[in-house]
Amino acid sequence: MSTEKEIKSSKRSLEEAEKNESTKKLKVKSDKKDHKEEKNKKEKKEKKDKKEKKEKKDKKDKKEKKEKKEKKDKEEKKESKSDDTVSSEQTAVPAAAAAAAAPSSAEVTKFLADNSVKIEDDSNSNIQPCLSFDSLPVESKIISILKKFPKPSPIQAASWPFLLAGRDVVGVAETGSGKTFAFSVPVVNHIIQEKKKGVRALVVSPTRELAMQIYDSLVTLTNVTDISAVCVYGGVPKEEQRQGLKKASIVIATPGRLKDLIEEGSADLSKVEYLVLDEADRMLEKGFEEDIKSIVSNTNSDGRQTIMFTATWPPEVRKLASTFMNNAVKVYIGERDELAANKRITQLVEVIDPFRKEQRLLQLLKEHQSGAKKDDKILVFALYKKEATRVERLLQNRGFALAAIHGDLGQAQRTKALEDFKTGRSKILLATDVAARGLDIPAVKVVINLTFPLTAEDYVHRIGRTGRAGQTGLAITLFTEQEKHLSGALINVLRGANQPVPDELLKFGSHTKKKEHSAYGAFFKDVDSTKKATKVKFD
Ligand SMILES: Nc1ncnc2c1ncn2[C@@H]1O[C@H](COP(=O)(O)OP(=O)(O)OP(=O)(O)O)[C@@H](O)[C@H]1O
Repeated sequence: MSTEKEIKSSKRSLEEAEKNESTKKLKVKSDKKDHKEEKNKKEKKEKKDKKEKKEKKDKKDKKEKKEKKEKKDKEEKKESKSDDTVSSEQTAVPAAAAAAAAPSSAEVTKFLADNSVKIEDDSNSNIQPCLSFDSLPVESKIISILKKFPKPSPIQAASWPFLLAGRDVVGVAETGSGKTFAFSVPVVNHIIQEKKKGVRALVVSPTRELAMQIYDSLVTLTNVTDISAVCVYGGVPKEEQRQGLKKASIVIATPGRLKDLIEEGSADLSKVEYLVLDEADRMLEKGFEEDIKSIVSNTNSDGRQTIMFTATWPPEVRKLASTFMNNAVKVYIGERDELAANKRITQLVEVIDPFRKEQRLLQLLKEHQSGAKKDDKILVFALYKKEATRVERLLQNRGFALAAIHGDLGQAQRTKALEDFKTGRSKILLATDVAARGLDIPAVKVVINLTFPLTAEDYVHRIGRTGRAGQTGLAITLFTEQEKHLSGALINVLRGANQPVPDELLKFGSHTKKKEHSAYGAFFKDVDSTKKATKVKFD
């Protein structure tokens, strides 16, 4: 019995031992499993951490790289803009040579005084004018084009160094004083050196004809480089302009067509570094202000250099101009606050009965195109397109061979008329204010204002079609009682240019009315809805 008991007991102990063993095994197994899971978990976490760390590092590296590149680009741009560091191999007027040719301080003082140059520069950067082409630190190819002129004109001499140093500039100088090259030369020079793709410079002009003329001027500079320019303006098909925009570095444009091309996605201005508003006061007047704001918003506001040139700079537009600019330098040649006409133009004003104006025009044309003067070019301004059309017919009936340019004509007719007048095929051009600003027509001897324009500024621009580039000229203005509200402003312009003021004009009063119709301005306002009806009847 006892043996059986012992056997049973040892069997039980054996079973217990086995059970313990198996529990132990199970436990070990489970511990092992837990351990493995933990390990996996740990590895996974480590992997994740590592990945996140790497991503963070990559991001940081990328950011640093980008910042470094931007800094480098900025520095390079700054360097290329700095007038004394333009020393690339291609620059045949190296900084050293340009510095050697730099004017003495006595020469600078004389230049500033002789030309009534006023420079307003809040940064006090002490940038000196550049009085000869030899002291201009730009590409030799550009200098070779400029050397057809004896020396820089005052506005060029005073504004080039600031523009080359990358500053925003407002340049105000009389009509016909070389403002187009004043802004074009630095822009083309920068673009040659940058060699980047895309539209880098945008020049905006108020009229199609002026846009084309600026393009022609710029092309004389870009022709000696591999830079491409395109002119975009209304009244002609868009396709050629779209193609041109694909490869152009410089765009010259009128606002309406440019806005169209931006909206349809054909014009990308995001890389524009140079924005030029030619005839800037006109571009900032009501009729264009919204277009300009919208165009400017498409350019890169950070790195953009903004440049405004004009012959007239009324206080009304100065504040708006400053919103587009960054600490701009103002360069004035001549008057700063007075509306000033070119002093080489003789201004004659005849106060006349409105009914007699056209008769008087016929006399004047005969008088100024007879004998030795028979081939002289005369530009006649009417105010509205209906008036222009009527007078065109009148002159044709009287046997005058003339060209006409106004808003009633198609673009092809306008372009042909201007071309005929430029080349001298037509000796008379009858125009509305579409031709008042900027047009550089060789050898216009006389400007006749058949009807006074809507503003004294427009008067200054109109008469500025003669007496260009140092020449003299004659402007004859028929002034009637209907314009007497402008007599004060006209008297000021006459006095400012040392011109005689007729007593009949003085009788209208010399009080100057504030400019009232910025909404009209000079261009494309060939509508006569606001003109008071006259009782004159014409066939
Ligand atoms: N340095 C210079 N010396 C002499 N003539 C020059 C010089 N630079 C430009 N010109 C010439 O002067 C003429 C007038 O220049 P431009 O048309 O640029 O005048 P502007 O000041 O823009 O006139 P506006 O106010 O009427 O627009 C042009 O025929 C141009 O070739």
